[in-house]
Amino acid sequence: MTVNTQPATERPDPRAFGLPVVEQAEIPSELRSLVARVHDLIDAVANTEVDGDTLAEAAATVEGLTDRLNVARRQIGTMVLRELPGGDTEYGTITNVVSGDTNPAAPPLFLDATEEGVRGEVTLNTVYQGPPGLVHGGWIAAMLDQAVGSASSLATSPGLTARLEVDYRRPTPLFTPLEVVARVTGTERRKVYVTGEIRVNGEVTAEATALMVRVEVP
Ligand SMILES: CCCCCCCCCCCCCCCC(=O)SCCNC(=O)CCNC(=O)[C@H](O)C(C)(C)COP(=O)(O)OP(=O)(O)OC[C@H]1O[C@@H](n2cnc3c(N)ncnc32)[C@H](O)[C@@H]1OP(=O)(O)O
Repeated sequence: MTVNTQPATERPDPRAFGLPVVEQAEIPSELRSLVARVHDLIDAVANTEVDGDTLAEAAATVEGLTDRLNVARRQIGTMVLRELPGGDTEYGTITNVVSGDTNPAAPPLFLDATEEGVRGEVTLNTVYQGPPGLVHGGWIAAMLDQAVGSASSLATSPGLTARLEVDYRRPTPLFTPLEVVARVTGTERRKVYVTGEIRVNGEVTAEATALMVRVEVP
């Protein structure tokens, strides 16, 4: 269906209510590299079987690094402005646990605008494991929440998830490319109805229906 899409210029600017904004292109390549290294570190720590001396040395090294990085911290709520293919733009929190550019704990799942709504691809490692070899159901819901939120925000204006229902149809595997999609199916006043799917090789493993409520920005 066709949704009343707002031009990006009419979207609320987070700076108007005190939130710092970083343009995606301004994120230093050194920070992107650090985020990727720490993402791999989390996986290594979760799976290592090295000896105690090596573990103690690693802990001391990581503690020292943490202290050095904490000397200068971002303001909570810092937003990142992303240019999407097709010329649209989107704001998101820079540490978003699913898509945040600077969050090493994020998969990360980056979603692009499509004719239908949004679409992204991601492959998850054992950090996101629930049952053996499979993605945790909470992370499946988190990725679908992100996708329906992004589809709703792009098609209308930013909102919060009021309701999210997930049907887990098939096990969702680790180490396999996942396709995540979402699209708006209807709107009513501030309510935005959205559906989303996760697919593996074209087969749906999980699907969601959601209600987003557009928020009034002060
Ligand atoms: C500019 C800078 C920002 C940019 C940013 C861009 C971000 C771009 C990417 C985003 C990607 C993020 C993706 C992650 C998205 C989350 O994870 S959001 C976090 C999780 N959700 C929350 O914390 C929400 C918590 N809940 C609330 O704050 C409030 O309940 C809500 C949802 C805002 C609604 O409260 P409200 O504004 O007072 O609205 P209210 O008048 O109660 O209801 C409005 C309508 O919705 C209906 N409704 C409300 N709740 C429900 C419900 N649970 N079931 C059914 N109907 C309901 C009401 O019946 C009413 O219907 P109508 O009367 O119009 O028919």
